Amino acid sequence: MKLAFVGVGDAGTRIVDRLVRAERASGRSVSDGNVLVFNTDDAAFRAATAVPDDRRVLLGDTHPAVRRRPDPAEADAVDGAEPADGAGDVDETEAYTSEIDPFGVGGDPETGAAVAEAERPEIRRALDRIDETEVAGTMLVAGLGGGTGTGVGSVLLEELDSIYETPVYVLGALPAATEPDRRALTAARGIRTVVPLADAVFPVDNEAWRRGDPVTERYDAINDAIAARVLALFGAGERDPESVSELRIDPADVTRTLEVGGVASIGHATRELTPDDAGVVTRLLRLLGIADAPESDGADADAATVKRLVRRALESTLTLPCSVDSADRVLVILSGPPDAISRKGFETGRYLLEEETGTVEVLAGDEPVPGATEVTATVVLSNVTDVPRIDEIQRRAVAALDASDAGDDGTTVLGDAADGAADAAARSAADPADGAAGDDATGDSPASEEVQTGNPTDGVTGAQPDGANSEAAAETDNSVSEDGDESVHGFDFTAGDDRGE
Ligand SMILES: Nc1nc2c(ncn2[C@@H]2O[C@H](COP(=O)(O)OP(=O)(O)OP(=O)(O)O)[C@@H](O)[C@H]2O)c(=O)[nH]1
Repeated sequence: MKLAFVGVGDAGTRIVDRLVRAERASGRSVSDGNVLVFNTDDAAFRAATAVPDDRRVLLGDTHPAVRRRPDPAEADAVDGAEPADGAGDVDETEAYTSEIDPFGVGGDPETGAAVAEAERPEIRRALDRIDETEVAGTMLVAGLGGGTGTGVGSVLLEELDSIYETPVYVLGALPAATEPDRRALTAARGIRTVVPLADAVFPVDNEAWRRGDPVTERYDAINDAIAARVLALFGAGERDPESVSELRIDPADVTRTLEVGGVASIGHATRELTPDDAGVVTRLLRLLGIADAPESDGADADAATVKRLVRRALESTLTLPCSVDSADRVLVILSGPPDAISRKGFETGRYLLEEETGTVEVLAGDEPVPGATEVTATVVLSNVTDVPRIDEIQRRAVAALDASDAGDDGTTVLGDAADGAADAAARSAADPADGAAGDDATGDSPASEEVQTGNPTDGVTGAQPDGANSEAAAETDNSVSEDGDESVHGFDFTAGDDRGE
């Protein structure tokens, strides 16, 4: 399935750059050059190697709150320069901000949204460079804890949504537990903003993937893992030259799996083939002209190999760790040499997934790769609802807001603490008690309810007169309309409401 990749912020830039390099290395062309990256700080642009210069869009040049990074050549000369006035200012004595880079929008999603609002024409011109006829969808990639990622990203998502008929997916890195509360709050708001708008969201849990190391030291490894999974999913069938298979993955199966919306998670496992592997042995025997080679023995052994591989994919570190039995739909893609995956192996893998996930909505396809020396299973769990990490991020966001209410300067989490509209919207976005309260009698986790429904009228929404959140939402909406703060309006939920109509 052909996809345009649109990266935003540092995480988005780095991950899209990695995706393009991985496309080249794997021979799977997913984007066909339809890539763009947006940022408010050019450091990640400078480090990018695969995204062409003319596909990099630096925003915020004229915005007073955007702090420009000194040119490295002049860094010594301007070291210690005062930031420009405005919301991009960062008090680096505060513990929670000390880890957030002060350049660009300095971690503030409201400034990010304001910058993007002011530069919508520029954004639209850049998006025109994506050839819609060449792609079947778009993937917006961002760090959801980022001021640029979530702030600029929310405006970009609105734009993509209004321009394209084809699906718009979001891949969003979630902040690690070691990152500042402010990142957790931004991510909570980001999740709440993008889930209703996007056709499906792939959060990537940096906490699970950092494996105990400082998260910044693991970015490259995490981005490699992301690229491998995204290409295994969307790039299946996009290899050149293609090989024929009756079980070949159909791109429509990918969109069908994801069309239930909400959040999705990917598992992935690879097995190097050895001469002992049944499919290969069978193939060799046939090549040697032993026509009566025991096919059924080979198929049984192959089925056992595939079953083990699919189980390993399910038990691997998922992009977003979750209860696999909370998935709505499941897709498995087996990739490997054509003879290594028998129909029996295929059916065994599918049966295992039906058992483990408790859903009969399991789609399956293969990607024959002539000459491959390994078999890979990629499992997509769609619309998962039991996601402890999202619950945790929402809890941290609420605690951060509460601490900010209590006047604890160290945890002031909003760009402008006096901004009631932003505060109400953020609390509504982050409050675990929100969203589930009005309509969930099942006892599902609150985050589950939020992400599960992917419903634009959920949550802030409270925009619904009888909704459980109507009070908070009314407060939000009134404040927004009274002060006419487009950035708060655009940032949080307006777009979601639009889509619901
Ligand atoms: N997986 C992954 N996560 C990243 C990467 N870079 C940053 N992140 C995470 O993404 C989140 C946002 O960080 P940035 O992308 O630097 O932020 P930004 O969107 O550029 O905007 P600012 O907050 O203004 O810096 C944080 O939680 C980071 O840990 C990356 O290369 N890979």
